[in-house]
Amino acid sequence: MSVLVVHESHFGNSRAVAEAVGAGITDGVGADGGVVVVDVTEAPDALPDDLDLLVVGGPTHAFSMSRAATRHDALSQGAEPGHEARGIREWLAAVAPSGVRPDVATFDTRVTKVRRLPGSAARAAGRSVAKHHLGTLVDSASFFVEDSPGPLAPGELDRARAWGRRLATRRE
Ligand SMILES: Cc1cc2nc3c(=O)[nH]c(=O)nc-3n(C[C@H](O)[C@H](O)[C@H](O)COP(=O)(O)O)c2cc1C
Repeated sequence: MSVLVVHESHFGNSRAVAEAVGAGITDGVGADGGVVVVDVTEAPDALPDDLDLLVVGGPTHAFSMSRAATRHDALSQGAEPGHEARGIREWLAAVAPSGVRPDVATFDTRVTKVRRLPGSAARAAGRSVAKHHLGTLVDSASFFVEDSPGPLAPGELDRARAWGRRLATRRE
């Protein structure tokens, strides 16, 4: 099973979730299932033709996926430099689809305190997947941070790993 996990992260939380999801997928498919986890700034310009599952995730910024302006806001709030150029919004809009339509799952991180607010980068990413014909959306999930820079709320990495395992085994 060929799997690509693409993450955007400014404070490291979505990256940690992506790595846990990747580990969960490996739990599900076994160590020989090619699971690649990559930062969106280094993600491929075209989806591989043998791709079975694409997972895309990043932080919720201003109720949706990040934009250049919100990424600069993150930087001014102490985020790691080097992640301003491209977010998952821009990557999803630009990446070339593959010949086969992979399953696609999207995730986001967002703040526990405002979890009742409607905005979710995962849902926005799901809409972008459909708009750009990148594959079949099979699931979206949110994982929670305690505050903007983190940390992740207790248990979220375990939940992310379990979600990855479910994604890998859902077609069995
Ligand atoms: C500019 C900016 C806007 C944000 N807007 C929201 C928001 O609308 N809803 C929310 O729950 N969290 C919001 N957050 C908090 C982010 O979701 C949080 O920083 C992110 O989940 C951390 O993940 P990361 O370490 O992968 O960047 C915002 C953060 C920044 C920097």
